[in-house]
Amino acid sequence: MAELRVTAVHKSFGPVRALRGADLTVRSGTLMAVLGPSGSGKTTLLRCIAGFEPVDAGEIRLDGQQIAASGRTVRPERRRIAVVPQEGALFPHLPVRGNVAYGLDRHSRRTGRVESVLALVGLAGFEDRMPHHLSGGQQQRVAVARALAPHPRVVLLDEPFSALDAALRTAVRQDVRRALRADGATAVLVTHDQAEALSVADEVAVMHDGRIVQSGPPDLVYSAPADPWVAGFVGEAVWLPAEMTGDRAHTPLGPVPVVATGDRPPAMAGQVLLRPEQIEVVVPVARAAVTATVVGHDFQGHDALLALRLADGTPVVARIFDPASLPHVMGGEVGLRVRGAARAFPAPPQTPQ
Ligand SMILES: Nc1ncnc2c1ncn2[C@@H]1O[C@H](COP(=O)(O)OP(=O)(O)OP(=O)(O)O)[C@@H](O)[C@H]1O
Repeated sequence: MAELRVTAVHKSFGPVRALRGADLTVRSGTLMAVLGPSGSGKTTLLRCIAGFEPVDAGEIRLDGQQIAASGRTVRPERRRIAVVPQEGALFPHLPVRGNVAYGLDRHSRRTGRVESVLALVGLAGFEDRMPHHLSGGQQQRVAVARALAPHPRVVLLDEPFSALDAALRTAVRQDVRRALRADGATAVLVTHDQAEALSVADEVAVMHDGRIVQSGPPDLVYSAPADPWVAGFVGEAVWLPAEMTGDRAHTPLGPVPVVATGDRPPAMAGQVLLRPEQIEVVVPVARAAVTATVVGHDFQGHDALLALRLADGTPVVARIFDPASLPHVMGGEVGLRVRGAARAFPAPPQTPQ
């Protein structure tokens, strides 16, 4: 398995600039999720790495060896990169064994590689099943086994779980992650689903308008987003206007400790970011310094988001983990307290009147 390095890659389709200087480093043996909204260039990046599209500028290297640059491209079949597409990847007329063994040399077939990769994805004993006798989740596991079988240098997965229903998706993606880890694979997973990216990947690269705007471990990207756009894309964001005194922000929720983001001095901040789970809802109201009115709620099963409005009109969202215990009736009053520290950002640009 190899280290993948994408440097300043540009790719246009006529007037559409799909990649505008994309940089990405995937360490050997790790799973990188490329997370971005529709049209941000994720699939184009994957296709350039696979060799299905030539790059206009920049370069791509695998373990130091250049595989793509302007005017130079190593053919896809010579890159030893495997691709797992969204769905429909299996040959319908071949049993599972034939699908997984496709492209393997005779030695690997004889030495049990098919059985071992099927075991890795939790499908030991499925060798003789036909694809149409498998569930959607099992078909995707076979597609991953087939990708791993010839020991590719990198595995690319393009929204591989998007066709699966919610309950199945969680189980399949955890199994696939385990299989990739157990096989020591270097892998890039493209997704627009932030929960998926944060839960499965070793590192997350956030893509916006053809560039990677931040990459790092999932917890860091969530807790220390590089800019307000990333903050809003990777999770629910609560923005509060703030005035700074040293490392404290004075906000409509009272004074809040602030941690600096990158090399930006907190004193420059005009707004701070909190996550909804940092807003503690306090009942009875008298025990909190700040009160708010409940104006809506979004029940999410294991927790709920409460939409709140402060007396001065500032909107706030709180995540509550025991929805049944709270009087989240519309129009009701609750108290609020802040847990932990906020992140400071410059004030948003004023829209002209
Ligand atoms: N072959 C092509 N010809 C013309 N334009 C293209 C082509 N492929 C991609 N594009 C354009 O490039 C931009 C990036 O597309 P891309 O599919 O890479 O984004 P994405 O992040 O994968 O989006 P999605 O999540 O919707 O698949 C879009 O504006 C898209 O319309």
